[in-house]
Amino acid sequence: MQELAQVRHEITQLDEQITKLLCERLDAVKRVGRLKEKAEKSILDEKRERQVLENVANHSTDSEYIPYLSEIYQTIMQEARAFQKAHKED
Ligand SMILES: O=C(O)C(=O)C[C@]1(C(=O)O)C=C[C@@H](O)C=C1
Repeated sequence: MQELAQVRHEITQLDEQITKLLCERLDAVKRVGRLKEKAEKSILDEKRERQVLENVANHSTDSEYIPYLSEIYQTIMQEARAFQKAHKED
C-alpha cells in the first residue's frame, strides 16, 4: 500500500507539470488562433495536425506508447480547436 501511495504521488506531481505545460500550450493556441483569424485562415489545419502527431511519435520514449499518445494528442488538438472557436472575435 505504501508503494501504491508513492506511485500515485509521483503521478500527482507529473500531472501538476503536465497541467502547467498544457496551460502554456493553450496560451500559444490562443495566440495562433488570433493570428489565423487575422489572416482569415480556418481553425482546422489537418496538415499541421499530422505534423504534430508525427513529432509526438518521434519523441516517444517507447514505441508501445505511440498509439496512446496519438489518441491523447488528437483530443488535445480537438480541444485546442474548441478553445480557438470560443475565443473568436475576443
Ligand atoms: O497550429 C495551428 O494552426 C493551431 O491552431 C494549433 C493546433 C494544435 O493544437 O496544435 C490546433 C488546431 C489546428 O488544427 C492545428 C494545430
